[in-house]
Amino acid sequence: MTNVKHIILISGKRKCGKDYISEKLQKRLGECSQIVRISEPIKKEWSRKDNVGLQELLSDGPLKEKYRKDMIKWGEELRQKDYGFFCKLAMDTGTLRETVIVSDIRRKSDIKYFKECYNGKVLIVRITCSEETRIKRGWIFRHGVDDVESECDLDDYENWDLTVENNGHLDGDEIINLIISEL
Ligand SMILES: Nc1ncnc2c1ncn2[C@@H]1O[C@H](COP(=O)(O)OP(=O)(O)OP(=O)(O)O)[C@@H](O)[C@H]1O
Repeated sequence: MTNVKHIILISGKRKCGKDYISEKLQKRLGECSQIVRISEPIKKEWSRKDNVGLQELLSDGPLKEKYRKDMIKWGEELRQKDYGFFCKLAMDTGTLRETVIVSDIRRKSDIKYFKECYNGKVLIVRITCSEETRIKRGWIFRHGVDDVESECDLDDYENWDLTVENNGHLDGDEIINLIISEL
């Protein structure tokens, strides 16, 4: 934990480009940075439980969508007992690098956890995007996914350090410049 200088929390609606921006940012920052996904321990556990390939769940493919609803429900049960449960597990990767990009912040409680643990080091970024663009990127509204806490809890959050639009107006590199200038 002591190595960490910055924790960049990335949030946004499905298919707004959280993964895309996080990966570009990590490449730009290089070896002193890493991506952490809160959903990864959930998917690891799920793949063990249900005998699904982990890569299928981690990638942007159809199986991720097939299992998303059930994974949300199951994760919710564990989270009710300990709001930081998955944040803690996700960060438990051995020695952490100087900059950690958490690419899938979905709840106020995720932000609370990181602010409590990494006071003063946290940059909270909201990626915005029109529905039209999200649809072009493959988003289809799903009950039980798009209208539940995991997708909507941060809709009314107001304390973003930075809000950037990923609609094609700015190219990915310009978005990365904006994020880096906030560090
Ligand atoms: N600025 C961009 N330029 C080109 N393609 C983009 C851009 N942003 C996102 N994409 C593409 O849109 C698709 C969805 O993006 P991505 O997977 O990063 O979204 P996400 O917010 O992580 O979605 P989810 O919440 O479903 O995990 C991907 O195929 C990605 O490559």
